[in-house]
Amino acid sequence: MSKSPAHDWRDRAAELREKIERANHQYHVLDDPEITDAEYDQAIRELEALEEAHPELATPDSPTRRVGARAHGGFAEVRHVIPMLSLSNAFEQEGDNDRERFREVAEFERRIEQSLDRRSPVFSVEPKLDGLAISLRYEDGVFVQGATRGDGETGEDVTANLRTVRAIPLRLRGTDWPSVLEVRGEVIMLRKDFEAFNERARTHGDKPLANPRNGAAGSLRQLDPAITARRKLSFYAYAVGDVQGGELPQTHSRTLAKLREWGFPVSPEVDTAKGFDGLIAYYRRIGEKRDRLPYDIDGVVYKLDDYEGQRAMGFVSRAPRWAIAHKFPAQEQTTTVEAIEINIGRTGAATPLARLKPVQVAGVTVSNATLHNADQVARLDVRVGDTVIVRRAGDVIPEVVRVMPELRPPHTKPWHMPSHCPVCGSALLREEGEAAWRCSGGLICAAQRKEALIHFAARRAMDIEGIGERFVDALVDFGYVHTPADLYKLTLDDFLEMKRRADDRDGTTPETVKQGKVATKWAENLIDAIEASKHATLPRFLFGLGIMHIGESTAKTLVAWLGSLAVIRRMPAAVLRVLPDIGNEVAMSIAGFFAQEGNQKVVDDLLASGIRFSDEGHPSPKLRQRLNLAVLLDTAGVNKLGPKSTKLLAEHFPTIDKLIAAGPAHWVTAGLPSAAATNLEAFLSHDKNVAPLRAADIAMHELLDAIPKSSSASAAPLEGQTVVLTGTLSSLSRDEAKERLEALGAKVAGSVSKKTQFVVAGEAAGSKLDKAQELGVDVWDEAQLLALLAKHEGGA
Ligand SMILES: NC(=O)c1ccc[n+]([C@@H]2O[C@H](COP(=O)([O-])OP(=O)(O)OC[C@H]3O[C@@H](n4cnc5c(N)ncnc54)[C@H](O)[C@@H]3O)[C@@H](O)[C@H]2O)c1
Ligand SMILES: [Zn+2]
Repeated sequence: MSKSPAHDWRDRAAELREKIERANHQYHVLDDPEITDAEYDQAIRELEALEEAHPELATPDSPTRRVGARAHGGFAEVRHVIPMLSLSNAFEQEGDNDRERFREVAEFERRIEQSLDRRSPVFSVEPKLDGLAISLRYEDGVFVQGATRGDGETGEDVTANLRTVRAIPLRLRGTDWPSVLEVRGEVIMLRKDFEAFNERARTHGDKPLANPRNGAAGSLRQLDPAITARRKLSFYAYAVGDVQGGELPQTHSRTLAKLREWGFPVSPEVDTAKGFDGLIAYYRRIGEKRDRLPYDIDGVVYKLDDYEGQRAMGFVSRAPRWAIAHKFPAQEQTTTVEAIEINIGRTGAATPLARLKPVQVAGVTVSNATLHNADQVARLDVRVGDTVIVRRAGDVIPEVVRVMPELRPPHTKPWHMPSHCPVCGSALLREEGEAAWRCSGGLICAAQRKEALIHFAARRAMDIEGIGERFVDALVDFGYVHTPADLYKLTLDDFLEMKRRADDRDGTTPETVKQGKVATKWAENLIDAIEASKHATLPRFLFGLGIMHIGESTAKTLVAWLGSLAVIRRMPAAVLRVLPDIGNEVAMSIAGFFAQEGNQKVVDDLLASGIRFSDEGHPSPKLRQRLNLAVLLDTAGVNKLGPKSTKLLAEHFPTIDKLIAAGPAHWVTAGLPSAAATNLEAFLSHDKNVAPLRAADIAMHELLDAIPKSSSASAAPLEGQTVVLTGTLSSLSRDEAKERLEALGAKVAGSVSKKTQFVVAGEAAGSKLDKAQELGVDVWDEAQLLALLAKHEGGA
């Protein structure tokens, strides 16, 4: 209020100029804009309006009068023979009809009609590519120099970098080109190349590109052409500059056709249009296509087509009067972050998501944007309350591109990945070196239900044929199945009803059903397949549970060493990690899984449904050497208690209780350094430290007790025997026969030799049978094999 109005607008103009100058430098020189194009355009428009109202403000050096910015990126300078100008802009405004909504376009067209005294002139209409303007100079058909636009008068010599852009011809095709030809156009980065670049950057922890325009400009202005070559850039030509020693056609559109003949890519969207209505029709047509185009565009450009008319119209300070850029709604907008949540995908991947104050981006209301992963949130330092730039282009999910730190409110806190899944409450875990965090609640997490079922039924897991993606969708969507255990409760009627609803929903009800006939064979087959899966092997079952980090080979290791599900599910992580190839993380994942109440219930339900394993046995005697108090103390993380000390303690004190009962004086007598004894005593004085150690100790001793005392025949009745399978067996698959024989200790070989104990010959047995007879090896039929399996498996 103390300021006079005159002061107000002067201050405002100065403020705007400063803001625009800074934005120009960030954008044109550093290729790292801090504000959105929409905000920049808004500032320019406001300054233009002020300068129009107060002409004394409009100095020749005002940013409204100048093109781009003089860059100094360490390149040689190139003076443009003909200046490289900018374009005037037209934006959509409020209005009842097209002439009001697009009044800047209407004025543009009317001005040309009046100046040239011509009705409905013809325009070349083109997409406005969002990249970097460049000029390419050809002498005698050979590319000799390429430059950026710079401030319009002087650009940077980026010839070496441009040579690495495949779309730019190094030599012209045909013969009818002028001896000197300067072609202008836009270097761009296709969206797919931009996405691929960022995907890689995010997984490697590098800085991603803000948008394809910055990608193109930043890549082209690298001092090392090898870097430019690695970033995939594209190019489209849209104009000519200097021409000597030759003629061009009389219109712009025919010149573009010539450029195509000479080997330049010209956008396939380029067309011609007549009068205002033609321009607007093109604007709408490209607007509808915008999301599907392979590159970003920020509008369309209308250019009076004939060169004579162009010359007559001339130029204003920084742009031609015969052309205008008609801008689309911006692809980047500023808004604020109201919350940061995480979304759990079907496979359990946790993706941080910003809930935004709703904002229009490229014509669509955006209220969520992806933050990709925890590293990206940390890199951007996005916080609740922040003002951010969101970008939406094509059909990719809108993303947060950057934070505007100067607009950050006080008392914000950095964001951290929550420790538990918001859907099911299970722990979120992350593998070392991986960008993604995952929910560990595979079986009980509603977000992962479908994937869990598909995995459980998969060929390499429980092998339930016929449980495909479509059925799983319907089973889960209609609430028939929540966990794999529910599969075993389904009746024929459930399946028929489920299919009827799925067909209804998808509109795929077959004619026969409409006529009242119901096919049931498929459902009977499914029920049979589910029933058959009850005869399982333990590794397949463990793999099928979808425990994080448990692949087929880890599942086999668990069974080979621990023997039975009852043992495996009881073991704490400290014990599991003594098994080969099972590190801390995997051990925690397994123990964590079986400790979880929901998972316990699913496993109990599965067993209650009648699933049995043909290959359960005893814990391996080899565990004896590996299990002692030392391994438990090693994981406890007591300060100064190294492997030497823990080994020493384990030799003297077999259990935690004995260790505690002995006390520090005895530990030292046994040889423990007194500093370590002090630390251990302090550690063991906390109940929260002792309880898990004691539990692990008990589990470990139970496990040791369960190891058979003498490694008699029962452990592996077929140990040392080599068996060969040939032909088709009728009651079990060859894989199953192999697994069951191996579980009994046999080696199943692929070819017959003198060492082979016996060959099992099924239907249509081939050359292996001949070989067996030749060598005099025993030949068994399927019944004999089944009898053998029954005899030994029963005893295990
Ligand atoms: N975010 C920021 O901080 C910031 C700063 C400065 C400039 N900018 C952006 O740059 C714009 C101003 O830059 P400008 O002066 O280059 O204007 P402009 O980008 O709006 O228009 C001129 C440019 O359009 C390009 N173009 C694409 N297709 C074309 C075609 N078919 N025919 C002719 N030209 C075509 C050329 O590169 C040409 O130089 C602003 O509107 C803003 O969007 C943003
Ligand atoms: Zn979950």
